[in-house]
Amino acid sequence: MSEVRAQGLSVAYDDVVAVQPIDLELGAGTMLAVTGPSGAGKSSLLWALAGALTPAAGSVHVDGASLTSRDDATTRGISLIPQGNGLAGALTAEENVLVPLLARKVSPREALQRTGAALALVGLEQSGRHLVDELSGGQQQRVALARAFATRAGVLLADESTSDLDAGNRERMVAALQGEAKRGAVVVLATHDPEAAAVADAELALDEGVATWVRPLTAT
Ligand SMILES: Nc1ncnc2c1ncn2[C@@H]1O[C@H](COP(=O)(O)OP(=O)(O)OP(=O)(O)O)[C@@H](O)[C@H]1O
Repeated sequence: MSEVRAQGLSVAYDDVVAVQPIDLELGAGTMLAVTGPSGAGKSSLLWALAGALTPAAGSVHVDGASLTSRDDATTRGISLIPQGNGLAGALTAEENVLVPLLARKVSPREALQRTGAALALVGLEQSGRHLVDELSGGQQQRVALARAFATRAGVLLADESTSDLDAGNRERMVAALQGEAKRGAVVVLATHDPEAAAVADAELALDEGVATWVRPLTAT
């Protein structure tokens, strides 16, 4: 299973520093909540950890090797669930989960089995044949989570993936994310929800890009 190390990692957009230099060491099985107000830098941190943007300074290493690109990160099992979900609206929920598995050369039989299990885990076993565009915002968030769960990622970066859910589904999805950590994945959840943050092993608060530990990681 994976471990993630960020050293002196910072993110900037021209002269706007979104994340001030930060060090993180996330061992396999760790669930970290990243909290903070809108614009605090949560998405920027997750995108940098996902190899989806080039840091202004510092580095991200996964299993000791630095990330070279988003494609490299995807190949190495780093799954980013972006805000807005990144789903293909004209495909069904099932197709959205299945296609990335087939692209990763998972056999069709296993891909179908994993797709069914992941949709069941998020409570959408009845909605697999619906077009994503015809699903509610909360259902779409659950499809995006199912898609990430089905890949059995070593690192799961979830950007406010429970923000549109009712309390029951939020609890269920946070428990599923916790289950991913118990499986051994590194899970990072950016969230405004104190209850979701409380479930994580540690909480890092960002404010104008400056990180403060609300609950620090403990050595495992
Ligand atoms: N593509 C971009 N170009 C320029 N500035 C950006 C860009 N993306 C984010 N920013 C700026 O970087 C800062 C951090 O934004 P970011 O989206 O990381 O915050 P956030 O904590 O995820 O916010 P939210 O909770 O609203 O999603 C903000 O000042 C934002 O305006």
